[in-house]
Amino acid sequence: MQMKRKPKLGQNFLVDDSARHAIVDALGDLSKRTVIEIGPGHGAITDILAARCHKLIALELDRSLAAELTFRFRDHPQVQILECDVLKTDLLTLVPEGETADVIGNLPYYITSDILLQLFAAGSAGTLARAVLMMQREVADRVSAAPGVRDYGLLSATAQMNAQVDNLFTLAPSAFLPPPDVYSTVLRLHFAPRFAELGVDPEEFNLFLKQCFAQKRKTLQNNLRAAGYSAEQLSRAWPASVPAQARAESLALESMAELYRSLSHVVADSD
Ligand SMILES: C[S@@+](CC[C@H](N)C(=O)[O-])C[C@H]1O[C@@H](n2cnc3c(N)ncnc32)[C@H](O)[C@@H]1O
Repeated sequence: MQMKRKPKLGQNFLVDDSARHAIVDALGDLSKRTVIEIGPGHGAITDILAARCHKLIALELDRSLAAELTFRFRDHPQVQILECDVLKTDLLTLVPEGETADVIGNLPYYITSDILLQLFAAGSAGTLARAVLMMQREVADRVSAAPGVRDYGLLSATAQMNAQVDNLFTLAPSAFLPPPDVYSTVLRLHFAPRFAELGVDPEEFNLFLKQCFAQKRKTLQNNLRAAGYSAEQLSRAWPASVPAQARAESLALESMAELYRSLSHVVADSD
Protein backbone atom coordinates (compact mmCIF):
# COMPACT_ATOMS: atom_id res chain seq x y z
CA MET A 1 0.00 0.00 0.00
CA GLN A 2 1.31 3.43 -0.90
CA MET A 3 1.35 5.93 1.99
CA LYS A 4 -0.10 9.38 1.17
CA ARG A 5 2.35 12.07 2.31
CA LYS A 6 0.95 15.17 3.99
CA PRO A 7 2.17 18.31 2.19
CA LYS A 8 4.67 20.33 4.23
CA LEU A 9 3.43 23.47 6.03
CA GLY A 10 -0.22 22.65 5.20
CA GLN A 11 0.42 23.47 1.54
CA ASN A 12 -2.83 22.57 -0.22
CA PHE A 13 -3.15 25.23 -2.90
CA LEU A 14 -6.54 26.56 -4.00
CA VAL A 15 -7.18 25.92 -7.70
CA ASP A 16 -10.93 26.63 -7.90
CA ASP A 17 -11.27 29.98 -9.65
CA SER A 18 -14.77 30.88 -8.45
CA ALA A 19 -13.81 29.98 -4.85
CA ARG A 20 -10.81 32.30 -4.79
CA HIS A 21 -13.00 35.17 -6.03
CA ALA A 22 -15.76 34.34 -3.53
CA ILE A 23 -13.25 34.44 -0.66
CA VAL A 24 -12.03 37.92 -1.56
CA ASP A 25 -15.60 39.13 -2.33
CA ALA A 26 -16.54 38.19 1.25
CA LEU A 27 -14.44 41.12 2.53
CA GLY A 28 -16.44 43.62 0.45
CA ASP A 29 -14.99 46.93 -0.76
CA LEU A 30 -11.25 46.97 -0.04
CA SER A 31 -10.27 50.14 -1.87
CA LYS A 32 -9.47 51.96 1.39
CA ARG A 33 -8.43 48.94 3.47
CA THR A 34 -5.17 47.45 4.64
CA VAL A 35 -5.38 43.65 4.32
CA ILE A 36 -3.08 41.09 5.95
CA GLU A 37 -2.97 37.77 4.10
CA ILE A 38 -1.83 34.69 6.00
CA GLY A 39 -0.02 32.08 3.88
CA PRO A 40 -0.33 33.44 0.32
CA GLY A 41 1.32 30.34 -1.19
CA HIS A 42 1.45 30.72 -5.00
CA GLY A 43 -0.85 33.76 -4.78
CA ALA A 44 -4.31 32.30 -5.57
CA ILE A 45 -5.98 34.98 -3.41
CA THR A 46 -3.08 37.47 -3.48
CA ASP A 47 -3.52 38.19 -7.20
CA ILE A 48 -7.12 39.33 -6.71
CA LEU A 49 -6.37 41.25 -3.49
CA ALA A 50 -3.47 43.13 -5.08
CA ALA A 51 -5.85 44.63 -7.62
CA ARG A 52 -8.48 45.56 -5.03
CA CYS A 53 -7.00 46.73 -1.76
CA HIS A 54 -5.31 49.93 -0.66
CA LYS A 55 -2.45 48.03 0.98
CA LEU A 56 -1.69 44.30 1.15
CA ILE A 57 0.76 42.67 3.56
CA ALA A 58 1.22 38.95 2.87
CA LEU A 59 2.97 36.72 5.44
CA GLU A 60 4.54 33.54 4.03
CA LEU A 61 6.82 31.16 5.92
CA ASP A 62 8.07 29.19 2.91
CA ARG A 63 11.21 30.90 1.61
CA SER A 64 10.81 29.93 -2.05
CA LEU A 65 7.12 30.89 -2.16
CA ALA A 66 7.91 34.25 -0.49
CA ALA A 67 10.66 34.83 -3.10
CA GLU A 68 8.30 33.87 -5.95
CA LEU A 69 5.69 36.39 -4.79
CA THR A 70 8.22 39.14 -4.04
CA PHE A 71 9.34 38.82 -7.66
CA ARG A 72 5.81 38.69 -9.05
CA PHE A 73 4.68 41.82 -7.16
CA ARG A 74 7.93 43.78 -7.57
CA ASP A 75 6.09 46.53 -9.50
CA HIS A 76 3.18 46.77 -7.03
CA PRO A 77 4.24 49.23 -4.30
CA GLN A 78 0.99 48.57 -2.38
CA VAL A 79 1.94 44.90 -1.94
CA GLN A 80 4.43 43.86 0.73
CA ILE A 81 5.52 40.22 0.98
CA LEU A 82 7.06 39.29 4.33
CA GLU A 83 8.89 35.98 4.73
CA CYS A 84 7.93 35.14 8.30
CA ASP A 85 6.04 32.82 10.63
CA VAL A 86 2.63 34.39 11.24
CA LEU A 87 2.62 33.08 14.82
CA LYS A 88 5.89 34.88 15.56
CA THR A 89 4.73 38.14 13.97
CA ASP A 90 3.22 40.94 16.02
CA LEU A 91 0.25 41.91 13.85
CA LEU A 92 -0.17 45.17 15.75
CA THR A 93 3.11 46.47 14.32
CA LEU A 94 1.86 45.94 10.74
CA VAL A 95 -1.07 48.33 11.09
CA PRO A 96 -0.49 52.10 11.28
CA GLU A 97 -1.55 53.66 14.59
CA GLY A 98 -5.22 54.62 14.67
CA GLU A 99 -6.13 52.38 11.70
CA THR A 100 -7.62 48.90 11.47
CA ALA A 101 -6.84 46.08 9.07
CA ASP A 102 -8.71 43.05 7.72
CA VAL A 103 -7.26 39.55 7.59
CA ILE A 104 -7.69 36.92 4.92
CA GLY A 105 -6.25 33.47 4.51
CA ASN A 106 -6.63 29.96 3.31
CA LEU A 107 -5.02 28.88 6.57
CA PRO A 108 -2.33 26.27 7.10
CA TYR A 109 -4.69 23.89 8.94
CA TYR A 110 -2.09 22.51 11.36
CA ILE A 111 -1.99 25.86 13.23
CA THR A 112 -5.61 27.05 12.84
CA SER A 113 -6.40 27.32 16.58
CA ASP A 114 -3.18 29.19 17.34
CA ILE A 115 -3.87 31.65 14.51
CA LEU A 116 -7.44 32.19 15.75
CA LEU A 117 -6.19 32.96 19.28
CA GLN A 118 -3.62 35.37 17.84
CA LEU A 119 -6.34 37.13 15.81
CA PHE A 120 -8.67 37.37 18.82
CA ALA A 121 -5.90 39.08 20.80
CA ALA A 122 -5.30 41.57 17.97
CA GLY A 123 -9.07 42.04 17.60
CA SER A 124 -9.33 42.84 21.33
CA ALA A 125 -6.61 45.45 20.89
CA GLY A 126 -8.87 47.13 18.31
CA THR A 127 -6.40 46.54 15.45
CA LEU A 128 -8.46 44.14 13.35
CA ALA A 129 -11.94 44.74 11.98
CA ARG A 130 -12.80 41.58 10.01
CA ALA A 131 -11.33 38.30 8.86
CA VAL A 132 -12.26 35.84 6.12
CA LEU A 133 -10.62 32.52 6.83
CA MET A 134 -10.69 29.07 5.28
CA MET A 135 -10.17 26.17 7.63
CA GLN A 136 -11.01 22.49 8.01
CA ARG A 137 -14.82 22.10 7.96
CA GLU A 138 -14.98 20.40 11.37
CA VAL A 139 -13.05 23.27 12.99
CA ALA A 140 -15.23 25.90 11.26
CA ASP A 141 -18.35 24.08 12.50
CA ARG A 142 -17.00 24.27 16.04
CA VAL A 143 -16.09 27.96 15.78
CA SER A 144 -19.57 28.86 14.52
CA ALA A 145 -21.72 26.41 16.55
CA ALA A 146 -24.50 27.80 18.77
CA PRO A 147 -24.77 26.70 22.45
CA GLY A 148 -26.64 23.44 22.88
CA VAL A 149 -25.63 21.90 19.55
CA ARG A 150 -23.17 19.02 19.34
CA ASP A 151 -20.21 21.02 18.03
CA TYR A 152 -20.39 23.78 20.68
CA GLY A 153 -17.41 23.83 23.02
CA LEU A 154 -14.47 25.88 24.29
CA LEU A 155 -13.42 26.99 20.78
CA SER A 156 -16.98 28.19 20.00
CA ALA A 157 -17.29 30.08 23.30
CA THR A 158 -13.84 31.66 22.93
CA ALA A 159 -14.50 32.67 19.32
CA GLN A 160 -17.94 34.07 20.05
CA MET A 161 -16.63 36.14 23.01
CA ASN A 162 -14.38 37.82 20.46
CA ALA A 163 -16.25 37.95 17.18
CA GLN A 164 -19.53 37.57 15.35
CA VAL A 165 -19.09 34.53 13.16
CA ASP A 166 -20.71 33.83 9.76
CA ASN A 167 -20.34 30.41 8.18
CA LEU A 168 -20.11 31.26 4.44
CA PHE A 169 -19.48 28.18 2.27
CA THR A 170 -17.77 24.79 2.11
CA LEU A 171 -15.40 23.43 -0.54
CA ALA A 172 -14.67 19.84 -1.51
CA PRO A 173 -11.08 18.53 -1.47
CA SER A 174 -11.06 18.76 -5.30
CA ALA A 175 -10.85 22.58 -5.01
CA PHE A 176 -7.19 22.18 -3.93
CA LEU A 177 -3.94 20.77 -5.23
CA PRO A 178 -2.93 18.42 -3.76
CA PRO A 179 -6.45 17.65 -2.44
CA PRO A 180 -6.53 17.52 1.39
CA ASP A 181 -8.21 14.63 3.25
CA VAL A 182 -10.93 16.96 4.57
CA TYR A 183 -13.60 19.41 3.39
CA SER A 184 -12.87 23.11 3.95
CA THR A 185 -15.16 25.92 5.11
CA VAL A 186 -14.84 29.68 4.81
CA LEU A 187 -15.86 31.78 7.83
CA ARG A 188 -16.19 35.53 8.17
CA LEU A 189 -15.46 37.08 11.57
CA HIS A 190 -16.39 40.59 12.68
CA PHE A 191 -14.18 41.27 15.67
CA ALA A 192 -16.43 42.55 18.45
CA PRO A 193 -15.15 41.54 21.90
CA ARG A 194 -17.98 41.07 24.45
CA PHE A 195 -15.97 41.13 27.69
CA ALA A 196 -16.91 44.69 28.76
CA GLU A 197 -20.58 44.24 27.76
CA LEU A 198 -20.82 41.04 29.85
CA GLY A 199 -18.92 42.57 32.79
CA VAL A 200 -16.04 40.05 32.82
CA ASP A 201 -12.26 40.40 32.91
CA PRO A 202 -10.88 38.99 29.59
CA GLU A 203 -7.97 36.99 31.00
CA GLU A 204 -9.85 35.62 33.99
CA PHE A 205 -12.92 34.77 31.94
CA ASN A 206 -10.84 32.92 29.32
CA LEU A 207 -9.37 30.84 32.16
CA PHE A 208 -12.86 30.27 33.61
CA LEU A 209 -14.11 29.03 30.22
CA LYS A 210 -11.22 26.54 30.07
CA GLN A 211 -12.21 25.26 33.52
CA CYS A 212 -15.90 25.01 32.57
CA PHE A 213 -15.16 22.99 29.40
CA ALA A 214 -12.27 20.95 30.86
CA GLN A 215 -14.00 17.57 30.50
CA LYS A 216 -16.89 17.19 28.08
CA ARG A 217 -18.49 14.24 29.84
CA LYS A 218 -18.63 16.06 33.21
CA THR A 219 -21.35 18.48 34.34
CA LEU A 220 -20.40 22.14 34.68
CA GLN A 221 -20.52 21.82 38.48
CA ASN A 222 -18.16 18.86 38.44
CA ASN A 223 -15.71 20.65 36.16
CA LEU A 224 -15.76 23.65 38.49
CA ARG A 225 -15.31 21.38 41.56
CA ALA A 226 -12.27 19.88 39.82
CA ALA A 227 -10.98 23.43 39.23
CA GLY A 228 -11.02 24.07 43.00
CA TYR A 229 -14.37 25.71 43.77
CA SER A 230 -16.03 24.26 46.89
CA ALA A 231 -19.55 22.78 46.83
CA GLU A 232 -20.62 25.58 49.17
CA GLN A 233 -19.23 28.34 46.92
CA LEU A 234 -20.96 26.79 43.94
CA SER A 235 -24.31 26.45 45.66
CA ARG A 236 -24.19 30.05 46.95
CA ALA A 237 -23.23 31.42 43.53
CA TRP A 238 -25.34 29.20 41.26
CA PRO A 239 -27.85 31.34 39.29
CA ALA A 240 -31.49 30.19 39.55
CA SER A 241 -31.71 30.19 35.74
CA VAL A 242 -28.98 27.52 35.33
CA PRO A 243 -29.99 23.87 35.97
CA ALA A 244 -27.76 22.19 38.58
CA GLN A 245 -26.89 19.36 36.18
CA ALA A 246 -26.17 21.65 33.20
CA ARG A 247 -23.16 21.03 31.00
CA ALA A 248 -21.04 23.96 29.86
CA GLU A 249 -22.00 23.16 26.25
CA SER A 250 -25.64 24.08 26.91
CA LEU A 251 -25.08 27.57 28.36
CA ALA A 252 -25.31 30.82 26.40
CA LEU A 253 -22.40 33.20 26.97
CA GLU A 254 -24.70 35.54 28.93
CA SER A 255 -25.42 32.75 31.47
CA MET A 256 -21.76 31.75 31.59
CA ALA A 257 -20.83 35.36 32.37
CA GLU A 258 -23.56 35.58 35.03
CA LEU A 259 -22.17 32.46 36.72
CA TYR A 260 -18.60 33.83 36.54
CA ARG A 261 -19.62 37.19 38.09
CA SER A 262 -21.62 35.51 40.82
CA LEU A 263 -18.78 33.07 41.65
CA SER A 264 -16.25 35.94 41.70
CA HIS A 265 -18.36 37.72 44.34
CA VAL A 266 -18.75 34.59 46.46
CA VAL A 267 -15.01 33.84 46.26
CA ALA A 268 -14.15 37.46 47.18
CA ASP A 269 -16.57 37.23 50.17
CA SER A 270 -14.97 34.00 51.39
CA ASP A 271 -11.42 35.50 51.30
C1 LIG B 1 -3.35 26.05 2.61
S1 LIG B 1 -1.95 26.86 1.93
C2 LIG B 1 -2.73 28.24 1.13
C3 LIG B 1 -1.93 28.85 0.02
C4 LIG B 1 -2.67 29.89 -0.83
N1 LIG B 1 -3.17 30.99 -0.04
C5 LIG B 1 -3.82 29.24 -1.58
O1 LIG B 1 -4.98 29.51 -1.21
O2 LIG B 1 -3.56 28.48 -2.50
C6 LIG B 1 -1.22 27.56 3.41
C7 LIG B 1 -0.03 28.48 3.18
O3 LIG B 1 0.46 28.92 4.45
C8 LIG B 1 1.88 28.86 4.48
N2 LIG B 1 2.28 28.71 5.90
C9 LIG B 1 2.35 27.57 6.63
N3 LIG B 1 2.71 27.83 7.88
C10 LIG B 1 2.87 29.18 7.97
C11 LIG B 1 3.25 30.07 9.02
N4 LIG B 1 3.51 29.61 10.25
N5 LIG B 1 3.34 31.40 8.75
C12 LIG B 1 3.06 31.87 7.50
N6 LIG B 1 2.69 31.08 6.46
C13 LIG B 1 2.60 29.75 6.69
C14 LIG B 1 2.22 27.67 3.61
O4 LIG B 1 3.55 27.72 3.13
C15 LIG B 1 1.17 27.83 2.49
O5 LIG B 1 1.64 28.68 1.48
